[in-house]
Amino acid sequence: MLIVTCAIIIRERKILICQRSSTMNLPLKWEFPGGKVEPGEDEKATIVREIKEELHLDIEVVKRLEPVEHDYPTFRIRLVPFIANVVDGELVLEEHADARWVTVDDLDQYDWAPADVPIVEQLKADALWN
Ligand SMILES: Nc1nc2c([nH]c(=O)n2[C@H]2C[C@H](O)[C@@H](COP(=O)(O)OP(=O)(O)OP(=O)(O)O)O2)c(=O)[nH]1
Repeated sequence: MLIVTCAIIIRERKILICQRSSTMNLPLKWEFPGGKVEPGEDEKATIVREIKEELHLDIEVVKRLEPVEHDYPTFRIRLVPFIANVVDGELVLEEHADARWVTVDDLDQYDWAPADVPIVEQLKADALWN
């Protein structure tokens, strides 16, 4: 099982969503940015590190949500979502094809990585940023 963290970064009631590049696994799918937990690494440390590496943003974690498990054809993933705020930095895309700040009502318009769909549904239901 691959353990992957992802960040739901909220600013001014919008959520940052990112599009995977054409050379990544799950090309051009939209996701919440993040990455794999390294051996011995704390999940919260992973998400802070990945967001700095991929987007040049410093985040503070607000809350951990329930992990989602998903079976892809060739691997199984546990996706661990964290609600986070930006504390410093300007957005730079080191790996992604695109990134957008969107409202919760816009989330349905994107072609999500399949593992993210339950997280999108949870966000629509819970209005966690209120
Ligand atoms: N980061 C991220 N990965 C996701 C999400 N949903 C989803 O299915 N995945 C999958 C895609 C990849 O197979 C895996 C994470 O890979 P990654 O390429 O983002 O992780 P990484 O930065 O640690 O990888 P690497 O390039 O360093 O090897 O999880 C998501 O919302 N965010």
